[in-house]
Amino acid sequence: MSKGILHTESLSVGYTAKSSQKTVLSGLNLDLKKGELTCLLGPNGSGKSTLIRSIAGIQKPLSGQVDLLGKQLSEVSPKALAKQLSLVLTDRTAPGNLTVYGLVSLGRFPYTSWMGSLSAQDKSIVQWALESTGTLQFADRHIGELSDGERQKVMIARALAQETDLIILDEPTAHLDSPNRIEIFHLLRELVANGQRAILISTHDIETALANADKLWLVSDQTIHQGAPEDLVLNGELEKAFSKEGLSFNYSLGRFEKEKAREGAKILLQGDGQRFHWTKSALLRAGFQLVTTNEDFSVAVEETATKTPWLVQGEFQISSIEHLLIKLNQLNEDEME
Ligand SMILES: Nc1ncnc2c1ncn2[C@@H]1O[C@H](COP(=O)(O)OP(=O)(O)OP(=O)(O)O)[C@@H](O)[C@H]1O
Repeated sequence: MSKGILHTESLSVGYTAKSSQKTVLSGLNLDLKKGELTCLLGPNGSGKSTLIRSIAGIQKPLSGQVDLLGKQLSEVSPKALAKQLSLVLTDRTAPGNLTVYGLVSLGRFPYTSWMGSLSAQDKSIVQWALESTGTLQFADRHIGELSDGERQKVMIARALAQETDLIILDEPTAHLDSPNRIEIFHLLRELVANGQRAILISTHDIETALANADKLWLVSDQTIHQGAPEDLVLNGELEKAFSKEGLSFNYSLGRFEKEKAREGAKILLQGDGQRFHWTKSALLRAGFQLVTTNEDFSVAVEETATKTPWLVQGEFQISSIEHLLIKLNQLNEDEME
């Protein structure tokens, strides 16, 4: 069986006012597959929320088509749609006096009778959704009493209880600190791992997306480039998408950096391992250039040594990165005098 869940064909999304039309994104031929976590990345205002609303059936596309499980989205009934697609939005509109259990139970709405009473099967699915997201321990608490990270996990549990083939999340990590962001991404990875669903998540967190996504949907030039994160790094599309003035992508460290106004001294850095990686990061931040021949200064990094792991110019033994930077700046100043 094909693992494709969602496909768009020549899709254009945007807004129509009385006399004008505003196209936000166009030429979109996109796919989501079961077992894959796809991250939608793009600068502020580039159209991520507009696209999410359009493929979730909340906003009418300007033109083109969205197919969900082989059927045109516009022809899927709201009830059938609720069994195929669940949406997690960032807004904090969940009523604070509802318990976690109560909110996650709402995910069962496409399956329950009009009175909303839960069958034994519904209850076991709610239990499973709470367990899978690590939220069972606070199932009796009120939503209003949760931290941002806890609430976000509960919103994911609600989407999970809806038992859909596709879960779409619009910036679920926006208000979270780094450990919570990483935890949410790990949870999402676990939820796609069994191949039973596809997840699309929009985020501003480029580094976590690069580390966790199976595919990226990258907004650039009013369209979307789709591919494995590493391919989009290597073909330059990622840098292009975020190429604001003075911002460049550091390909060896995998992060964006402000371009240095002037290039610093040229350093031949030798070694490997973790200490080498963090030394490289510090030297680049401080504005030094890393080169492959000994032009200005050499730094050798010893991964295993404890007291003085850095050796500058083959003679100065250094005990920390802070002192390494001081030493290199001193040598550089001496050289320039
Ligand atoms: N209701 C609307 N009517 C007209 N234009 C809109 C409307 N909502 C958003 N836009 C415009 O559409 C463009 C895309 O906005 P959208 O919110 O989709 O971007 P985004 O990538 O989600 O942004 P952010 O990262 O800041 O959340 C922006 O230029 C925005 O001003």
